[in-house]
Amino acid sequence: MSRKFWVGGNWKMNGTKKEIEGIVDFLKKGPLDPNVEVVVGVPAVYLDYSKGVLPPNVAPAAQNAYKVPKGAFTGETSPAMLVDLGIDWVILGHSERRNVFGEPDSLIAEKVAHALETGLNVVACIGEKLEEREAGQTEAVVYQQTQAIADKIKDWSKVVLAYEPVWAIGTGKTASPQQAQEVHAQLRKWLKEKVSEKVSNELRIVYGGSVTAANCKELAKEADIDGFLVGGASLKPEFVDIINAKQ
Ligand SMILES: O=C(CO)COP(=O)(O)O
Repeated sequence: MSRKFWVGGNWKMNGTKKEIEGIVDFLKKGPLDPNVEVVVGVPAVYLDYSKGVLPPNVAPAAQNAYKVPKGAFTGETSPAMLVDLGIDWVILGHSERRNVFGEPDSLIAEKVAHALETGLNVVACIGEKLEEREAGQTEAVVYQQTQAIADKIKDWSKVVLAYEPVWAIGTGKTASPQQAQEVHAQLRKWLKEKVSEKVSNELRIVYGGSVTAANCKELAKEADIDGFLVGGASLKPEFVDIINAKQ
């Protein structure tokens, strides 16, 4: 049971060609721990450009993709288009997609299933809001979000599950290592019961929410934290320290 440590940067709607050059510079300089799989979530318009300039040990990911290959869906990007560009990863179900753009569990699950069918690797994001945590509903919420995906897919080998408590995203309020570990461990138990022991053992569950160079090492020590999905800090040179959190 060895789960390769996985660190993703999610640039969100940030960056210019010039800023991407700066990010590429610090990623090239690294050095990046060769035992870590590194992915960066790039705005769709910069995917092709980024793929051309990123070092080979950093894979670009789309931040969203629709649930069908093509058609009359103005403004959308399909997994088939990503494959055409040579992109291997897509982030789906991010809390900003859920809460700013109103994507429900059912749509996210359809997107995950279609992206996997098209051959992409998927970062599937889940996480509770502050009021849900305060009401003691954290587990129920993340189980429901994961169940919607489990209902639609069989093969989890190309999925990374990102637990991102909404109250910790962009707030500077990180979940403590114990808080994150507790949810990850509960998710693993749930996967064992509802999906399979194999998936429970092999699925990488990564944590996201105000991860920084200062807090990543403590989080990375937890048994069920297999990496990170990093927002703000992935735009800065400290992202290299986060990639190297296990060193
Ligand atoms: O949403 C996130 C990553 O997807 C986390 O963002 P921050 O690291 O900026 O809190």
